[in-house]
Amino acid sequence: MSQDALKVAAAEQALEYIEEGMRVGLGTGSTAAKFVEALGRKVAQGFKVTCVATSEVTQAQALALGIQMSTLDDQPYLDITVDGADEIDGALRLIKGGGGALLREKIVATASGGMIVIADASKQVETLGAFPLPLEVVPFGLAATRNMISALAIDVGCEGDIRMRTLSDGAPFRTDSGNLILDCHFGRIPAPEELDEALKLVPGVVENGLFIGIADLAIIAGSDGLTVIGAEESDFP
Ligand SMILES: O=C[C@H](O)[C@H](O)[C@H](O)COP(=O)(O)O
Repeated sequence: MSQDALKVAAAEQALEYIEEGMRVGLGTGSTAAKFVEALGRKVAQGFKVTCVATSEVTQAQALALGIQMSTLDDQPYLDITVDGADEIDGALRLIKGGGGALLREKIVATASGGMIVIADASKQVETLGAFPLPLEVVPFGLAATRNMISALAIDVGCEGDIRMRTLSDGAPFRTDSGNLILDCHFGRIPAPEELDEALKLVPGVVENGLFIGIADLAIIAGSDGLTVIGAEESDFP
């Protein structure tokens, strides 16, 4: 099975958890896009949900599919969010933000009664950190912010690489909120909770890509089938 087909399989399984009338947070990235596509097909058959997007890209995709969209200002509480991840460990701790949407993703997931993560098996890890941890930082005081990050008392010091829009145009990537992304190559993050707490104390860091205690369920598609980590279907969300 191709990686694309695995993403579709996880996305379609997540659709089973969506009930008519739910308020649904829509994630960002190639896997979340498969879920939005699948939901769009269901909506085209008359299924009714109200959704909130975690990025402008997802908003545009969902609107094009005829999905009814709202905002967290109109719907400050959502029933469920379905999103992808860059890494997932056995305790449902995640690294997210490979597409730069981590801030809105964390706001939307935290405003939801439950979060389902969908991924292909390549995202499953023993220890987080091989994927560089994205941090959303304000442009003001960038050099000072990077100094503070590299001074954090964690095993591997790292000031973070400024994410560029493309490799060639020399312009930094900007998030939907106008901020920058620093990609931090920690290699291994054996104590994600500690790193999360430490990063929260750096004033220029708006948010970091560690999602701890947020995801309730992960649907992981591998060539040998689907694996579900987390709450049982019967008591979720
Ligand atoms: O900012 C982007 C998100 O956190 C994505 O959900 C994450 O990067 C996974 O993306 P993909 O499904 O494309 O691997």
